[in-house]
Amino acid sequence: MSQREYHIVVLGSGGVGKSCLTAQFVQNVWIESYDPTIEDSYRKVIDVDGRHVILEILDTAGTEQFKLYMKTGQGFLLVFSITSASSFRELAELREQIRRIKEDSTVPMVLIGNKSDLEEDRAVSRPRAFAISREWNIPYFETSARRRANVDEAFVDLCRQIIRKDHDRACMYPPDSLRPGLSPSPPINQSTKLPYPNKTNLQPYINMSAPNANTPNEGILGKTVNSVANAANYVSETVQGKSAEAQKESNKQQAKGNVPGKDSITDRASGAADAVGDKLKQSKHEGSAEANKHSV
Ligand SMILES: Nc1nc2c(ncn2[C@@H]2O[C@H](COP(=O)(O)OP(=O)(O)OP(=O)(O)O)[C@@H](O)[C@H]2O)c(=O)[nH]1
Repeated sequence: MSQREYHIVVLGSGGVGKSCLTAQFVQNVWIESYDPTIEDSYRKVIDVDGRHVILEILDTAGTEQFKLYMKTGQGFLLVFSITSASSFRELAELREQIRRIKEDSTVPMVLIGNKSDLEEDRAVSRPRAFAISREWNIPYFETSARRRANVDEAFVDLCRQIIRKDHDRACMYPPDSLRPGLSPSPPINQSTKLPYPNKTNLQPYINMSAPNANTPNEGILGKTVNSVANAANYVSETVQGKSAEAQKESNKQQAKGNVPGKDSITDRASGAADAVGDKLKQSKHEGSAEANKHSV
């Protein structure tokens, strides 16, 4: 069976739960503490409707410039917190940027209202979120990373959209339809690498249990998606390991431009790259620990 590789980008304001959602989807773990992301990438293999799909998931920083991600990403999770009206409002601009940069008005996207377990603190009503999702013509899911509610559904819906678009595109541009002199668009499944950290540092796959297919479906608000079963066909995932905390913090500070004498764009980029490596390594460590805990 052929394996296609798709690039997913998780976008949204800082603190809305992008990392927690990604960690739940990829590693099946809950992260309580808040450690602002610089940039993390994850790899996961799943079956979607019988198709073997490799996902590269980029968890972005809430304050980052997203242009590069937007160019190479094929599907986008637009995440806000239901407890933060500003995080909801900020998505409109992000969506516009994606459409502008990709010069495409039908980019696969999913709107996610996260932290649905905090109903008492809700600041964005369901009808309001629904209205926007209808206006944007994309599905809306209310998720709780904490309770692992609707997490698989949202990711798998996005995968379906990407696969559909890939398929439509392949039909529109079959290989033999290209005439000499025409430069072909790159096949979607071989898209340019995202600005991910050095993959040569990637650890081997860690085999973990399938996502919890028995989690009650708490208020799936978009279309009904029979994706839990698909997600349960999940095969494996990779995350990367941990490095020294002090070095990690120093890399982060450098990336943020807080280290005197190391605050040029190049220094910051280098700090960011190192910090990304640190963070990824940490994820693996935590993932392994959690997996071990579960297997006891
Ligand atoms: N109650 C609740 N808290 C959540 C949920 N998801 C995330 N959080 C908490 O919200 C905080 C921020 O979560 P992150 O996943 O780090 O947020 P983020 O969007 O990745 O933040 P940045 O890295 O700054 O962009 C953490 O303290 C999480 O524990 C959720 O579904 N429910």
